[in-house]
Amino acid sequence: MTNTASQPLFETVAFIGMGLIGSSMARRIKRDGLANKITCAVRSEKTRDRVLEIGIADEAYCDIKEAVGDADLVMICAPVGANEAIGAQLSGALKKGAIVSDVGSVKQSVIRDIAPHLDEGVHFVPGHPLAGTEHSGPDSGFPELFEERWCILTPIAGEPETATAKVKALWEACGMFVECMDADHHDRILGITSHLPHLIAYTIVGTATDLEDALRQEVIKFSATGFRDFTRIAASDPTMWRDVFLNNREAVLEVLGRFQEDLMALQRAIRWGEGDKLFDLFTRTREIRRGIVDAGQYFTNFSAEGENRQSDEKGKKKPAE
Ligand SMILES: NC(=O)C1=CN([C@@H]2O[C@H](COP(=O)(O)OP(=O)(O)OC[C@H]3O[C@@H](n4cnc5c(N)ncnc54)[C@H](O)[C@@H]3O)[C@@H](O)[C@H]2O)C=CC1
Ligand SMILES: O=C(O)C(=O)Cc1ccc(O)cc1
Repeated sequence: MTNTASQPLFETVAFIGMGLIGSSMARRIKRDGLANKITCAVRSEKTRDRVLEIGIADEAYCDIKEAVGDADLVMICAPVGANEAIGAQLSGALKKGAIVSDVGSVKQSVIRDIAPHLDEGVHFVPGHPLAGTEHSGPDSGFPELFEERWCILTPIAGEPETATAKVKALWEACGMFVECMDADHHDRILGITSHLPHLIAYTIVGTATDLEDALRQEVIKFSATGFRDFTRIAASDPTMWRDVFLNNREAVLEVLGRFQEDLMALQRAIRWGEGDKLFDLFTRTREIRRGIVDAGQYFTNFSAEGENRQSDEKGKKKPAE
């Protein structure tokens, strides 16, 4: 999918944070001419130099205020734990009519931490592209990352619809399907579909690596795809995921409680040899997987084994509603 707009969607886009997500967006914007100019705020000099060397930003600053002063759109692409400090820097720094958006994996805390700092006449449209990998940093990004995946926007009451429409148009030009919902609903859904699976992966890999040395070596040597898939997810950025769990505490604890109950029931079924219970559950879950795969292209960017790969351009239909 490429931008069909005859002109750029924004004059200047400023990124705060140029890691996997920020640099993927910047690459896409550059590739398809979605903005005339890209600026960014990046803390380390090495990364600023790198971003300019790759050519994904026209200007790179250490100071957030300098990076965003001329921007029509500011995209916050840092770990969600940094938002309070970033929000304070945005205060008084933006021009009237500018739009602020973000890509954070949690939405209620972003609204809590950013919105109070924004001046009158600056519009905030929180967002979350449901696309990523276990890699981080500016060299890990690629322009096709968002292709045929969902992006969720959580518009704030009272903000103009035109601001939401502009952010939506940008994500669509990046190849995404966009849907709007309330931030608390987003956080509950993602608590189940993304945050809990990551927590489970971190736990399983942690448990395996706590084994005594000889056993651990064997686990690594003979790891079949099940364990390998978990190690990919458990290689995800520690700062990002620490911040996700601390900022979506309630939804994660709620679903974790239910998960623990279900796990106990399975433990009991195994102990008491209740094969029917195991078989029934495994049959139901197999149906769910088949339903997801049949329903659409949610997995387009991923092989069945969960390894990330580029879109193969097959099957362009929209994922299941
Ligand atoms: N990694 C993934 O698969 C996905 C991540 N997200 C969200 O995107 C955001 C960024 O994640 P990634 O790009 O993966 O991370 P990353 O680690 O690749 O990049 C984060 C960037 O933010 C910068 N940063 C950190 N603290 C900062 C601060 N206090 N002020 C300014 N910049 C700061 C870092 O230097 C780095 O450039 C996170 O909020 C995450 O929840 C959303 C979808 C997928
Ligand atoms: O790499 C994976 O499997 C992911 O699940 C990527 C991902 C991580 C965090 C998000 O908020 C959205 C997507």
